[in-house]
Amino acid sequence: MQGNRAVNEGNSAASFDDDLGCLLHELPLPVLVVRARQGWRLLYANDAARCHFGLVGRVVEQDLLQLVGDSERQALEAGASALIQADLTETKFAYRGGSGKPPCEAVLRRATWQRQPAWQLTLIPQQDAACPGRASFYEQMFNTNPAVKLLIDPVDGGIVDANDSAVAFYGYPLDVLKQLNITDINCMDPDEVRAGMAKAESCQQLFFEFRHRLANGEIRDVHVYSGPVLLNGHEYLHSIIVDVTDEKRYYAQLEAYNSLFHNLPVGIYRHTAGPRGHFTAANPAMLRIFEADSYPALFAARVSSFYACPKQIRAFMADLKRDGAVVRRPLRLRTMKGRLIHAEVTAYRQTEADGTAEFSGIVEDVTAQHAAQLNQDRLTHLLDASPDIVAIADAEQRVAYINKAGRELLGALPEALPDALATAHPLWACRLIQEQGIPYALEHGHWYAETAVRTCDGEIPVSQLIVARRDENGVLDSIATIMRDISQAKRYQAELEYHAGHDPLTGAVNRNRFIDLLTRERQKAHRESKPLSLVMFDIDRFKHVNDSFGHSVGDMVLSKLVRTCGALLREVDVLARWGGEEFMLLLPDTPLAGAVTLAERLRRAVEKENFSPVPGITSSFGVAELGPDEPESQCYKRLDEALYRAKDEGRNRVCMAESAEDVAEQPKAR
Ligand SMILES: Nc1nc2c(ncn2[C@@H]2O[C@H](COP(=O)(O)OP(=O)(O)OP(=O)(O)O)[C@@H](O)[C@H]2O)c(=O)[nH]1
Repeated sequence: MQGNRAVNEGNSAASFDDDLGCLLHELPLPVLVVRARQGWRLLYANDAARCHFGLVGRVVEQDLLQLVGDSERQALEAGASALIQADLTETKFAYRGGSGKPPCEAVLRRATWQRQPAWQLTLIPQQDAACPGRASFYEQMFNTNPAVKLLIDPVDGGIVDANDSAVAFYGYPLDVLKQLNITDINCMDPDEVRAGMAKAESCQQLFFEFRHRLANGEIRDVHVYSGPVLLNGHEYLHSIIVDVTDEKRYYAQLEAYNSLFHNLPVGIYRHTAGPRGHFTAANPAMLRIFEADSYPALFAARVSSFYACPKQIRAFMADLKRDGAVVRRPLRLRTMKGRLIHAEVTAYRQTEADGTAEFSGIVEDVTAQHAAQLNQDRLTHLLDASPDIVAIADAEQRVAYINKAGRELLGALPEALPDALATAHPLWACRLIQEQGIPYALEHGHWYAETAVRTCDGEIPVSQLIVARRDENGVLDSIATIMRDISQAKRYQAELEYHAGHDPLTGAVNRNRFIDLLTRERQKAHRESKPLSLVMFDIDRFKHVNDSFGHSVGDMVLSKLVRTCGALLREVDVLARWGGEEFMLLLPDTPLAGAVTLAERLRRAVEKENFSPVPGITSSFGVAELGPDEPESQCYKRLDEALYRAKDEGRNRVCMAESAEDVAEQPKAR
């Protein structure tokens, strides 16, 4: 290839084809290319021609006719006019060669040079055929050349000769190779091969890309430089074959890498070192990330101008001091439009042979991820500050997130939601969530109910919201839950309910609640055909207690009475303060006799109780069984009358009320 350069220097380097030059440069015959019909202005001269015509330096546009003697000029002009007038593609004429040069046969051919019509002039010394020196020179060059060379008969494509490099390359012995036709080793259609040979012979095309088959069957990509040579009076095609298989593979790979880098969404760069360091290579993603209008704009800017903080660049460069050390850092960068971005930069430093340092790396714009992460951090911060338990499970019901309150209350949960539910909730709540909550939320979006969670201190009631989220395709994406500890609210509610239904002094049920409970119990008794009895009682001469010991002692007596009586009652019995020092007992599933027995037991208990400082506290009782259809007001009246009787008969006693039937039968007072 160095030879090509020598040829190019004397011609138009930009327009001269390296491959053609390689071939023509080797020709021992002077070859010239001149502009057709334009006064023999030179376009090209090979080394042999330069030598023949004494050309030095740049030859393009020199007038050939000025360089030759009269007789040669006349010969050339005659040849040209023969070519033009007879409209030939080629003409041959005698050419003297000038002083000290052998007479030649000149071959003037129509040719194309850089897509323009041109004439190619080849001088063949006349004594060449008879000159064994020239032939042996050519042969020597053919055989000793390390390039793979074939000599081909342009008429039938037979391989006439091959040099040692060709024998080694194709893998056939020379004699076998010489038996072959060029179409035997060229993978292309034989007609196309022959058409190529014709073009090479007429110098229309001298460079070809072929695929050649070797003796071992392997197929190699080759570049073929082929052109006519005259040897011992015969014209042959002289072909130089260059194996470019590996090069092609390398370029294909390089192209693949290039397109990979070109299309990567991350920026890839190379930049020089130092305070004036600037980018020297970048892929399109770099332009996008740094909002640069063009490569020149990006390359013109100093690398340091892209760093938002000078301290960061110093620290980063210090980290990159060691050659080969790959450093990845999150950096705050500034685009060419002044926008601040978050980036992850991975870089390394390389020291060139001349000692200069360069940096290469990858820039990932993570601004969007950073913003998303920030949002997530803020959300996590908020959720962690919440006293509510917040947990999220993915579509596979694996717990993906649980906030601080949840972690503290429940400890580390197992990964799978069903297992986590079983751990977090008591069995009943777990069933409720699995059987109702999740299916309902999947169908309707969300489900809300009161459930409970298990803690080390036991079960706490929670209000629970379950939200099912679906993705854009309607497929379940996640299940989230928020649980709020409602134990406090529950306590308040219970307290409220208690106060609404109980007497604050004694803790006995109040009159309103009693009436409610009586209604409920009556229905139950009716349904189950069970008896229901009521007992009305009060403290004897309680006014005297108040008067003698004061109101607070009176209150104490009332409270103690409730405690004393309450202790003797069943769970289902209801003790109510009916008003003042009057009380009422509701005794489910109790006939009149049972109620009387209980009342008697209570009377004795009160009598025995120590109400210090008040001595001798007693109580009187009226007992009645509620008739199945008896109005409650009538039963109260019966009780009142029975109690009155007990008082009347001397107090500290139990009196049965008149039966409901008897009362019903009495004629109504007018
Ligand atoms: N200390 C106190 N006294 C109450 C309360 N409610 C009612 N009393 C008093 O209870 C007394 C009831 O008196 P009376 O109805 O005359 O009945 P008594 O003195 O018990 O006489 P008998 O029932 O006939 O034995 C009144 O003096 C009321 O002021 C209360 O909550 N606390």
